[in-house]
Amino acid sequence: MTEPSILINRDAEGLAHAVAARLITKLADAQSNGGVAQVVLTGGRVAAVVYKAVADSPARTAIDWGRVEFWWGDERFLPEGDPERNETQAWDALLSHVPVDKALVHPMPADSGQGAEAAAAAYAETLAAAAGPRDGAVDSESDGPAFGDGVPAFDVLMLGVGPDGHVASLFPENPARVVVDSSTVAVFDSPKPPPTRVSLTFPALANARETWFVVSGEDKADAVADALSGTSDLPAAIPQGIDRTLWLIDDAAASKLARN
Ligand SMILES: O=C1O[C@H](COP(=O)(O)O)[C@@H](O)[C@H](O)[C@H]1O
Repeated sequence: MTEPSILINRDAEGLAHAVAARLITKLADAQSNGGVAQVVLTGGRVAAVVYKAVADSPARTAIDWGRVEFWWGDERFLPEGDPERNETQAWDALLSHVPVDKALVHPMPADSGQGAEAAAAAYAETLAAAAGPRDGAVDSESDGPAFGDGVPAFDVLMLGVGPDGHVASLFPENPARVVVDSSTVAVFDSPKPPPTRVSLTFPALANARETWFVVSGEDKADAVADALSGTSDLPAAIPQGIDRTLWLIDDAAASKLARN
């Protein structure tokens, strides 16, 4: 696990373009051995701008989009096509603009009446089926509780952060945040609408080579400062990349960080 590095951009637009450029480079690098790049998408306002910036970038052609496998860190449990779903946002801003292999795009299940617990269990099965024999670093001795055959080794995990310090759909006071015996969890009574969600758990979020927190706006400044204080118990203080942990933030989100 890695200490966080903080990179600050002047504004949200600059941040989104910088993250887009970094993501394109990272995915191309991850494919350079001929393999499939594994990326975990997030939702939220700045994420949508990042995805659009990737889709609009001439450098997007550096990526073989048919060799990128897409996962989600969390999902708002709503019917298919609902504009509030993180999946819908990603399709609209990015996935429908690049030649992805749809078999490698794994949205969390939509609400079709099965219930969020069944949806979470189905996603855990999808993750486990895709995990190779050496994937699932969370099963190793040093990385925390095991939950079976694990999850793929993600090359990049992107996370937004809420003003309350939530990441994915793991909220500060919600019981879902303490689940460690599964890769996924159903979330009820989320303080942010919609109340029902599906999320990766912290052990699953620990299985990324690089973890990028992408955060914009003054309303996040307190959460950013707290999460990076070294003594925080906010959800945003927990995930760390195996090789690298980056906080990619704008001036407004950085405004309460100690200047040293
Ligand atoms: O509901 C969610 O919120 C967070 C943060 O979103 P933002 O609009 O405040 O940036 C996001 O990271 C998460 O994926 C999403 O489901």
